[in-house]
Amino acid sequence: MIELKHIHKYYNAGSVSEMCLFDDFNLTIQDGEFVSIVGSNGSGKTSLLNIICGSIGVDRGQILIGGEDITRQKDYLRHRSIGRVYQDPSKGTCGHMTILENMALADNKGKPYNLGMSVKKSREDYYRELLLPLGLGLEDKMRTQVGSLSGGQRQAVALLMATMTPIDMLILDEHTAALDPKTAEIIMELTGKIVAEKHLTTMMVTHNLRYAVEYGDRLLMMHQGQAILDKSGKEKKNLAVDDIMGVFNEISVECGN
Ligand SMILES: Nc1ncnc2c1ncn2[C@@H]1O[C@H](COP(=O)(O)OP(=O)(O)OP(=O)(O)O)[C@@H](O)[C@H]1O
Repeated sequence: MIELKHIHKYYNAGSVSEMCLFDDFNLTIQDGEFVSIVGSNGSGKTSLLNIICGSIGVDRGQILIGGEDITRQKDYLRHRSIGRVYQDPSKGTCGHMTILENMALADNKGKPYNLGMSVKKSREDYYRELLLPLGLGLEDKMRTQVGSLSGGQRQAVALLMATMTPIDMLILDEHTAALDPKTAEIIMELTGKIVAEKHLTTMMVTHNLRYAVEYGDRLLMMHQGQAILDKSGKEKKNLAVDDIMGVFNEISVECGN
C-alpha cells in the first residue's frame, strides 16, 4: 500500500514566485491497484509522481510504502522498489548500450555488481524469452544498440526493464505520449498485460482519456494540486470519456478559460 499523508509542497518557497502546489494532499493506493491519473497542464500530476519517486522533496507530510516511511529516503534507494517509464523513450534506457546490456543492467538493479563484458548464457536466454512475446522481433536484435531502435521498440524495452525486478510500484509518466497511435496501442496493451500478470501497483499519468477510461481500476483527476475526481470499482467501469471531458469543461469555465 502506498500512502501520502498530509503532503505540503511549495515551489520557490520564500521568493516572490512562491507557489503552494499541494496543501494537505492525501492519497492511499492499495496493493495491486492500477490508477490512471488525468488533469490539465500544471495540475500537479508529474509533481505527484516525482514526490513518490523522491525526485523532489516535500515540505511537510509523509510518504509510506507498505507502512515504511520513505519520506526522507534517498531517491536512488527508492528506485530499487519503484519502476518508472518516462514520456521520452530515451529516458530509462541507455542508447549507447545494446538491448542485452540494458536488460542486464536492469536485471542487476539494486545489486552490488560490476559491469563486466559478459552476461551469463542463462540470463541471455531469459531476456530473449521476455522479448519474444512483444512480437517486435527484438529477440533477434539483442546485440543492437538501443539508440538505433524506433521510439516504440525502445519504450517496450524500457517497460520490460522497469518491471524486470520485483517492485512495489510502477510509475508511468505519459509513457505513450511520444508514440504514434498504433505504437501507443501496442505499448498500452503490453502495459496492461505486464501489470495484470505481475499484479503491479501502478500509477499512470496520461492525457489520453480513452486509455484512462479503458485501463486501470481507479481514475483520479488532478486540478490545482487536488484530486477533484476519484472513481473506482463500478463507478470507474461506468465512466466514459465524455464524462471526464464534462469535468474538464466545468473546470475551464470556473477558471475563466
Ligand atoms: N521545479 C519546479 N519549480 C517551480 N515550479 C514548478 C516546478 N515543477 C513544477 N512546477 C509548477 O508546479 C505546477 C504543477 O506542475 P506539474 O509538472 O506537476 O504539472 P502536470 O500536471 O504534470 O503538467 P503537465 O500535464 O503539463 O505535464 C505547475 O504550475 C508548474 O509550473
